Amino acid sequence: MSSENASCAAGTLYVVSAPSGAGKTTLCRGLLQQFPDLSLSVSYTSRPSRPGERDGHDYHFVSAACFERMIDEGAFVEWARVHDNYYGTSLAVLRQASAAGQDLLLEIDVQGAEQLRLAGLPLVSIFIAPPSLAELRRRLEGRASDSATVVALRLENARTEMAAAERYDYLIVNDTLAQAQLQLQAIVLAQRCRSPRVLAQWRKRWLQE
Ligand SMILES: Nc1ncnc2c1ncn2[C@@H]1O[C@H](COP(=O)(O)OP(=O)(O)OP(=O)(O)O)[C@@H](O)[C@H]1O
Ligand SMILES: Nc1nc2c(ncn2[C@@H]2O[C@H](COP(=O)(O)O)[C@@H](O)[C@H]2O)c(=O)[nH]1
Repeated sequence: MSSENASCAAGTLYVVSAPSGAGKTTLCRGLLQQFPDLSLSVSYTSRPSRPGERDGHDYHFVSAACFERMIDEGAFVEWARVHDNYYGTSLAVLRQASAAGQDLLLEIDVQGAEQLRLAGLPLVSIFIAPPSLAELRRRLEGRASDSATVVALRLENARTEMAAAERYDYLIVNDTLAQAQLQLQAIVLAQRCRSPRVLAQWRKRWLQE
């Protein structure tokens, strides 16, 4: 589903995907500071936490067995195996945000984004690309959060993930961080000016006068 019908009084669902290391988390953190009323969906994962990551803040860290139980219980609106681990978005969080008219930000991989499209959910999708594969390697190695084997797997997977870029509404090449941050901010600002959303808010005020 495209941004054409994603903006309404019910809140907007922003889906951000990128190959690992392209800078998605850095940019999304910046965006959350720029828009304090935008809320982040904290995913569930079976990946071990990295140093500095907090349970319930960066992810809900669960065992693979627990994640599989949650799949059976229908707890996820989408889930995927990414780089050999499970990741999924809570259906309850999505429903709560939708009921509250809250804008929600999902940082998910390309398989998860595709599941949401196939489910027919209205969303604004944004793909973050690295300027080059060499720079992606530098960022992954520079972050120093993953073993050499994990970095190699993520770089290998980046090739197929990049092929999905054409299915997104927006593409940001994260070369200079400040420029990419500005582009991401501009997408949200433009989305918030879309006529159905503004009309709904304006009518509410108009009727109250
Ligand atoms: N424009 C940029 N220029 C240089 N370094 C950057 C830029 N954007 C992000 N980085 C750095 O690249 C590294 C990877 O960024 P980040 O962790 O945000 O990537 P990610 O896409 O969220 O990766 P993952 O999916 O593995 O979590 C970090 O060390 C970050 O500081
Ligand atoms: N399909 C989903 N993918 C997710 C979700 N949460 C995160 N991710 C993606 O996984 C990879 C790896 O993340 P990392 O934190 O281990 O580096 C990355 O592409 C994330 O976007 C999710 O809920 N569903």
